[in-house]
Amino acid sequence: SPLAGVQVFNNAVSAFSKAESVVQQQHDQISRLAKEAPSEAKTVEMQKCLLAVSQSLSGLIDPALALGNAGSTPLSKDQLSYVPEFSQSFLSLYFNIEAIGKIVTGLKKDQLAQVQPELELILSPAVPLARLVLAFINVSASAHAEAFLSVSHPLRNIYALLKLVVDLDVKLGLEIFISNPSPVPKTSKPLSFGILGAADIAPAAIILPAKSHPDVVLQTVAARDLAKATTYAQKHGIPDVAKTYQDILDDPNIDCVYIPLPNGLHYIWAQRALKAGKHVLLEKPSVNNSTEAERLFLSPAPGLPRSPSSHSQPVLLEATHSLFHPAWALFMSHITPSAVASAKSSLWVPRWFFGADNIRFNFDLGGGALMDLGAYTASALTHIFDAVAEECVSCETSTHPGTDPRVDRCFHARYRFPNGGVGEMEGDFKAPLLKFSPEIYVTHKPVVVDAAEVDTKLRQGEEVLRTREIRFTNYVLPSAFHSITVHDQFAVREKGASQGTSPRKSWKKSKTLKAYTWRETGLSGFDTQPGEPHWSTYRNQLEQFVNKVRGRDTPQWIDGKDSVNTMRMIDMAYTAAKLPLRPTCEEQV
Ligand SMILES: NC(=O)C1=CN([C@@H]2O[C@H](COP(=O)(O)OP(=O)(O)OC[C@H]3O[C@@H](n4cnc5c(N)ncnc54)[C@H](OP(=O)(O)O)[C@@H]3O)[C@@H](O)[C@H]2O)C=CC1
Ligand SMILES: O=C1OC[C@@H](O)[C@H](O)[C@H]1O
Repeated sequence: SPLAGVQVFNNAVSAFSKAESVVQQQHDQISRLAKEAPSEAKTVEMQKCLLAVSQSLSGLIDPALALGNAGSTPLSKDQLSYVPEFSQSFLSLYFNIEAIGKIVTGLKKDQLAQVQPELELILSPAVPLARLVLAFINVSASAHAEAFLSVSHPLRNIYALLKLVVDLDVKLGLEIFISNPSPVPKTSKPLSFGILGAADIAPAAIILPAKSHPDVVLQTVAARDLAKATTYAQKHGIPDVAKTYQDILDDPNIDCVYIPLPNGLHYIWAQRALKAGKHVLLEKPSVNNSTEAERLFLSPAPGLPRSPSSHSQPVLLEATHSLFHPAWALFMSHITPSAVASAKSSLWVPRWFFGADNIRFNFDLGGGALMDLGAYTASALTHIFDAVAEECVSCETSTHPGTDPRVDRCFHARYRFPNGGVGEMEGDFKAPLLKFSPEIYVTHKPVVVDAAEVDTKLRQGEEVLRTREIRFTNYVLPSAFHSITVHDQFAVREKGASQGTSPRKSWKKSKTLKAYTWRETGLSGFDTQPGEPHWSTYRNQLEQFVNKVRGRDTPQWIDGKDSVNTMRMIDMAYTAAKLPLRPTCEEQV
């Protein structure tokens, strides 16, 4: 919790220093063992060493998570003086993990097989742990961030080793670690934003992105408790505090509001904000169900007053931030929606993230894994198929012990789409550590492609068919790291030949792509879009939101129909799972 304050830094320094010395000792022991002739005793010893390292890394999870959550906690002068020492133990730990990985993967195949599970336990948490530390350092000790960046070297190798051991393919960009862009000077009349609720997500989603947007000032926040809002405002450098959410809506100097309330309150507060003429950035999932979505997005209340800075009706956007990152556009440019045969989107949250008292387990507040994680997995499917599903064929869910039986902890849903393709999605609030990265996997039916594009000469009456598979790793937070792997299989055959006919010629082509900026996508129409490699999904989202409010082009946009489609997918899944839909708000604004 951010309220745990700076203590978290002290805990982390001591935990990393302890882990460093254990891992150093085990590394020495493992190097010695690797030189010995193979024997059962050697294997057992090696397993023990690897487990000791793994145990040490497990001990880092809590302190590192606390660091990651502490966000912008300022460090005292005294603490800052320990940062170089901290960077030493952090880096030494990672160089030793890398070295252990190299030694063990260098063993003969049969010996490696015997210690592989233990090795996975070391390599898999290494990257997420590093990310948490870097997130903290970037914000709270940014002057020292450079020193920590040398970790990118062992991390790249750790990824390569993971690929070798568990066939997990991730392409890493160094720039990913700079998540705290410098503040920029503001325009003469920037858009003034207010936040409804002192929510956990707001620093990442709006407070930090606003600092580097010249046309945005984060002016005010309200919480149900004034003291909480005041502390929050001080911590995040927000100039004003409003007594109530409604006070923000009544303030004529506020142009836009960000609504990070529990899902069950999204509909009513979005309606109130629109009525007050505010532009609305509304957290996902947009509302509680598709009835609310249709009312909110498809039948806007008539006669809404104009916002002072807008040229038309207020803007309303569901904050599906991941769809605003250049990587999403690059991924979609490799999809042919009409030819998608199957698509599966997954998203997991490690089990320690949310306790049973979290809003996500509260039915009345719109809780449930399908609501929360499903907002990403379902919207991804509707974009990939460019359609909403015709039917949810099946949906299995489970609940978390001691929580409301109407609230799903995890789900696995299958859909039929209008083109005959099959969509699948799964998510879990209580996933094991190793299931970390969100992923999308898409297969296509064969499509005819231009022979010149694939550098092939055709004979009379022939055509080239391409059958494509794509995997997008970390589609939810691609700014942290991502990879898009495209596998194409080509076949030259007689036009119209039946599927079983052998091709005259066939070949395969694979590529792994990434895009942290619009320029890197190489896509036309996006080249004038600003962006830095370290821009988060939220920063990219804010850019487009402001463009829309200002009446400028928005090359990347999610309209109300998309949000309605997502809620239709979620409703269908709940119905198939025989769980009730979250309640519809009947209050009139
Ligand atoms: N885009 C993204 O990446 C993410 C989006 N989200 C979305 O943001 C929203 C908030 O999530 P998160 O920040 O994790 O949640 P929090 O619990 O931290 O924030 C919810 C906010 O709602 C306010 N609130 C108002 N009424 C209630 C009530 N009856 N019970 C509880 N809280 C209430 C809280 O109050 P107060 O007024 O007291 O401050 C609190 O600040 C959700 O819709 C979630 O799906 C969440 C995480 C990531
Ligand atoms: O990005 C996210 O990941 C975890 C979720 O629970 C959260 O609400 C979501 O937006």
